[in-house]
Amino acid sequence: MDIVTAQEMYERDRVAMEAAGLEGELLMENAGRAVTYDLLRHILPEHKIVVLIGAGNNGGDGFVIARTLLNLGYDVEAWQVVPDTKISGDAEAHKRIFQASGHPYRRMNRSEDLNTSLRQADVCIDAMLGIGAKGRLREPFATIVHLCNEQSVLRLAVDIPTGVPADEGVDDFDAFKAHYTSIIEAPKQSVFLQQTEPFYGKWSVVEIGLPVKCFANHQRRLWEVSDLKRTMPERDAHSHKGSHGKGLILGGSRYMPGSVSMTARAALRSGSGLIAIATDRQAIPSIASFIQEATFVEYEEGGRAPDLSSYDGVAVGMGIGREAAQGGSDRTIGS
Ligand SMILES: NC(=O)C1=CN([C@@H]2O[C@H](COP(=O)(O)OP(=O)(O)OC[C@H]3O[C@@H](n4cnc5c(N)ncnc54)[C@H](O)[C@@H]3O)[C@@H](O)[C@H]2O)[C@@H](O)CC1
Ligand SMILES: [K+]
Repeated sequence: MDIVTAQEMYERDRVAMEAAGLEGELLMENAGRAVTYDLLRHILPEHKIVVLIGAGNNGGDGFVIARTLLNLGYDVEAWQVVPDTKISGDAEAHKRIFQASGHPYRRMNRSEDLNTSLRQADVCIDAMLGIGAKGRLREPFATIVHLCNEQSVLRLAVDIPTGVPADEGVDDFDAFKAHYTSIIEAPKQSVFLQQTEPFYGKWSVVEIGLPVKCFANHQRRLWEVSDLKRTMPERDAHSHKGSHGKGLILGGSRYMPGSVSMTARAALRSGSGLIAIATDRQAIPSIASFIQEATFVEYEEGGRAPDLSSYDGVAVGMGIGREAAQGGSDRTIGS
């Protein structure tokens, strides 16, 4: 699964529209419907739902979601939280379809009115801002986000929780704290970052019809169990440890034998055939009692590293100590 920046996501939308001829309105319809059916896994038929609709295309998704839920018979209040003049393009087109379908919406003038609605709701769907959010939230979004986070409603976000930056490198933000986020087409970088990840809650990705083959060369990917299964080499029934790669782990020292032991165990578990550990002579007994399959090569701190030519892969440094790490070993290996 690809991981994208906001710019890369816009580029994908552009390719879909220009190269593949998918209209923006159609993509928005696809996005809104895909997200609705994903969110329905968390919504009960008796739930009262508030959909919060902002100014941009994320808000446009909100109109599609509100319409789809109303068509399905759910109890929905659609709240447009920005003035009419702020809604344009594909979002305005979907607002017209929403109205033409006979559905009412409320326009937020005072946050107190919205708060009354939120207090009676079971579920709040955030379609206020998406990947177009820049900088700290301005009003009315800052107040609304605060109100939502205070209420004991189930908070579901569309594509990205309002206020969360899509890309890495932004620490100063406040945002909707989602219990669950339905992400459109590809997870954004912030899904995986320490300071932003908690705002997403649990998440899944929905597909909206972008021509994925056009993006085949993307370099930033989430490596999933399915990728692991796909790429792990098949083992022949008659193969032996010599058939599955020979690795050297250079590290560990008398007082720090643990990390090199764990590295060796991980290497063996991941499928390496033969693992040799080059380490301080005095560390060998404690490592050997933890990891029985490895062989050992004596290595003196600051000394020459072993000959690497007979290994398929080398890991260097864990528990080696500062002096050795900065001293002769890396120079020897590099030469
Ligand atoms: N073709 C497309 O581009 C598609 C986009 N989709 C949706 O569109 C979203 C991106 O749409 P947009 O580019 O319109 O961006 P947004 O919907 O994220 O919002 C843009 C609006 O937010 C305002 N804004 C930005 N930062 C703000 C801040 N800090 N405080 C208050 N207001 C702020 C801007 O003035 C602008 O009016 C995606 O996240 C996704 O939900 C989907 O509909 C699928 C197709
Ligand atoms: K959102």
